[in-house]
Amino acid sequence: MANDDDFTFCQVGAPDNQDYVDTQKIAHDISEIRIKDEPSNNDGTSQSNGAPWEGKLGNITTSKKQGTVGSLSFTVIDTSPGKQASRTSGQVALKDGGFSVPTYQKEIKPARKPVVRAKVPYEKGYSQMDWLKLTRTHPDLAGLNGQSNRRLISMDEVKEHQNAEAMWTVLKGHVYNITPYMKFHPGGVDMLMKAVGKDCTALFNKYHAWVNAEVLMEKCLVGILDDSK
Ligand code: HEM
Repeated sequence: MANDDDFTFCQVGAPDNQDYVDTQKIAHDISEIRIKDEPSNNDGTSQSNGAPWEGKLGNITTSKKQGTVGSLSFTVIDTSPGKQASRTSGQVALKDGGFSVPTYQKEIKPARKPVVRAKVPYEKGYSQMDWLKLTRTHPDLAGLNGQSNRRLISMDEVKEHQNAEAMWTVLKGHVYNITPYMKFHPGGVDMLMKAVGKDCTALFNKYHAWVNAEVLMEKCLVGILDDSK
């Protein structure tokens, strides 16, 4: 085979030379472990008076704190951007030889006032299932009388339809006749009456942005809002 030469062999195991150190033997010789952070200079010598990054780096202020736990010593370098003295002071603390991680005060935003849910019990024969049945069986829920429901409708025309036979509303650029839906509305007739003769998109979204009105009200569509006027 032409690729027989592609194999690479390597030696696995301890190298047989003077640099090899018996780790078992070393473990016995250790009496103390000391973690020390002593950053070294470029020339490899250790620096005793502060880390090279201590002080100011652009707009990042750094500070160094040291402590010990038992025989361990450690260094904490705080490089939080735009650090202010009041924010960090006293927050890195050593207690009983222990060490607490800096805790920053959380900004507590005021919670948004929840919208109170006000579903009303439906009358017999006016459940959402009953509405679905009606939309499938009624020949002209929108009251189109043969007109297209793609017609452009002005806001003035919407305002004219505020009577018992036809109550129109605008929702997301679509004009609906909501008269047949009144008693089926889970939020109640009174609530839906607020939508009559106007654009109810904001109110709709306030109470239930998740409701799929396009499907629910499909058969009540009378036209598209002409917002050019
Ligand atoms: C064509 C327009 C609308 C449709 C198709 C519609 C449809 C619905 C539906 C399906 C629910 C039940 C939601 C659920 O169970 O999660 C509902 C509930 C409700 N709707 Fe509407 N709605 C319309 C307009 C409005 C408007 C304009 C208002 C306010 C003025 C309103 C106020 C409510 C309220 C308060 C509830 C009860 C919310 C709740 O569950 O706590 N709705 N509506």
